[in-house]
Amino acid sequence: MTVNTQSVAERPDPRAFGLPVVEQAQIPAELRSLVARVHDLIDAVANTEADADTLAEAASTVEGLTDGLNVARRQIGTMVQRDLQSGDTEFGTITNIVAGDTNPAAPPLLLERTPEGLRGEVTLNTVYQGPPGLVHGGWIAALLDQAVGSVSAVETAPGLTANLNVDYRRPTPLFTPLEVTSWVERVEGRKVFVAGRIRAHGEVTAEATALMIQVSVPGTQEG
Ligand SMILES: CCCCCCCCCCCCCCCC(=O)SCCNC(=O)CCNC(=O)[C@H](O)C(C)(C)COP(=O)(O)OP(=O)(O)OC[C@H]1O[C@@H](n2cnc3c(N)ncnc32)[C@H](O)[C@@H]1OP(=O)(O)O
Repeated sequence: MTVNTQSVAERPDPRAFGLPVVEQAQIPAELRSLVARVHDLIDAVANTEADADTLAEAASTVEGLTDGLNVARRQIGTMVQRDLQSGDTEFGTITNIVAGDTNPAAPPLLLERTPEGLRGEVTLNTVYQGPPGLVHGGWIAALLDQAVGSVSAVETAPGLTANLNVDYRRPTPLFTPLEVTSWVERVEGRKVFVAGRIRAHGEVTAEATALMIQVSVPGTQEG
């Protein structure tokens, strides 16, 4: 395995792209609480069989809440800076659909560094359902895309997915802890070849290989 051992300090900082950065610890507890409650709300709405009056009242309440929150919105592209247990720093978009801290639709998938790459666990409910009782294939790809993109960013440099191949080996169940792992296979210039896997009950349900292309940074030789 050939891995670019660029130190954290040398990795590009989103501020160099003019993107606002929020440190994870600065996200207000009240916002975290709201995100968790709306996450549960999405599940409740997706599954409710409440009567018409209850539904109408809920719709009106939610509309009012939405108007209240929209008075102050973040800039698109706002990043969150996470300090991993390993001591590494990771950047991600704060509303990332898979892992974003402020996105109530995100499961979220939280990844930590391991000697091999990254590892995380996530349990998905019916919001992520495709076939009955099973995770939607697009979401399986999304989990794997996030895992391989993050490992490329943490171990080499941030990039965009140029190619993602997913093999669906077994149905991936809802309401079951899923272990998601990813690792860098090799680096060739800006091309980072990465791979990832999802396991349920220790059995591989899906695996992916991907090609990430490192993004250039303004003001550097590559930029
Ligand atoms: C610092 C601030 C930001 C911080 C950030 C933090 C992020 C923290 C992690 C977040 C994790 C998110 C994980 C989700 C990740 C997505 O969801 S990314 C979104 C989906 N992907 C996209 O939208 C990408 C769309 N595609 C593109 O923009 C362009 O095609 C690319 C990928 C940037 C490449 O374009 P390019 O830079 O012009 O490069 P290009 O010269 O075409 O190709 C470079 C090399 O790659 C090869 N190549 C390109 N495409 C392919 C392909 N599909 N197949 C095979 N080879 C290919 C070329 O042949 C070439 O090879 P060589 O000739 O050098 O040998």
